[in-house]
Amino acid sequence: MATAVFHQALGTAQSHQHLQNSGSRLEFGHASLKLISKGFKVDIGLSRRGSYSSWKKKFGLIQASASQTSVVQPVSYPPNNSSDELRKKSSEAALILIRHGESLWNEKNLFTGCVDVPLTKKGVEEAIEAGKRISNIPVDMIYTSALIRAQMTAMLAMTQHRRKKVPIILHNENEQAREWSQIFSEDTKKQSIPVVTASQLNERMYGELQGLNKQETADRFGKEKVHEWRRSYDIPPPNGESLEMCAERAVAYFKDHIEPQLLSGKNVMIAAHGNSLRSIIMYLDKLTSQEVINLELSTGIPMLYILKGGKFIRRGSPAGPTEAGVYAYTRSLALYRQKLDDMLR
Ligand SMILES: O=C(O)[C@H](O)COP(=O)(O)O
Repeated sequence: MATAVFHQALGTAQSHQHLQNSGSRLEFGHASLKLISKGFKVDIGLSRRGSYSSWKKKFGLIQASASQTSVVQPVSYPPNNSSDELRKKSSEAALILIRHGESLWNEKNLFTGCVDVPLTKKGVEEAIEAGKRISNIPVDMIYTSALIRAQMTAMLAMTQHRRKKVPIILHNENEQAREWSQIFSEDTKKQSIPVVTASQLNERMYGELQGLNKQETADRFGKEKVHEWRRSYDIPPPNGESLEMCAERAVAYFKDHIEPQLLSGKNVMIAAHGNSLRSIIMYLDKLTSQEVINLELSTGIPMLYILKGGKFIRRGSPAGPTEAGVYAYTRSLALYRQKLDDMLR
């Protein structure tokens, strides 16, 4: 399947340009994601207990839409297929979300937004550690933002993958870039993973806060005001994007470009940012605008979702390459791991 995936994705890509609320709180702790709700608490981060499965929510219909401007082969479905039929037909696929590792401006506590800052040494290590955790999970396609910290994270993570396929960034910025980055060996293509970069997955644009120190800004404008800029849903920082505005573009991109790939059975990794990923998680987990404002993502901790029967099911964070972890009880993931074991024995 992975082979077909790459052919479809890269082959065409070369020719296209183309929770603290009233009842519950969701937070990513340092190494975990917690849902703290009236009456129960579930740790689905590093926990190997698997108790998160009790926290399955009902998900609504997922409408696949294929955009003609995608750099990757749009996945099209028979037009008269209903969403229900689509959901039943779609095979299982893994979706990995990773917030980039620590950047040089995270380290300095500066508002970063769309400023293109690289990872620190710690960020590099976080990305490698994240890669170890997902080293047994199939990855057919990678999406990153247009920013180097997300791209570094994706690339460094993939150095740890047991399948040893080579992630290759697709260059579709102009005809020459497409022409000059062609691959002429089918075998080599099969051993590669297309990496699509999209500015829609960029961090929220922080406006006039970009480059300012977070603590100094809080001292100057007041803690409450700065908290409102950072964590309200629909109040933008001065001349910047609110989370709602960021969600509009990030979720639209997810629905138009990434979800169709998942529905067609491709396993996808997204390396992006605190706020673009919060937006996508809001969509996947059907969080309210109240719930999403309390969702915090740690740098470099991968989150795993399984798309099955048209529903996204959060599986938590894979524990590590040597332990089965929470993902092992997905049959197809366990089989994939078994295949890797056999292949690399
Ligand atoms: O852009 C930034 O400064 C951070 O990556 C995200 O910042 P936040 O936690 O203030 O939203």
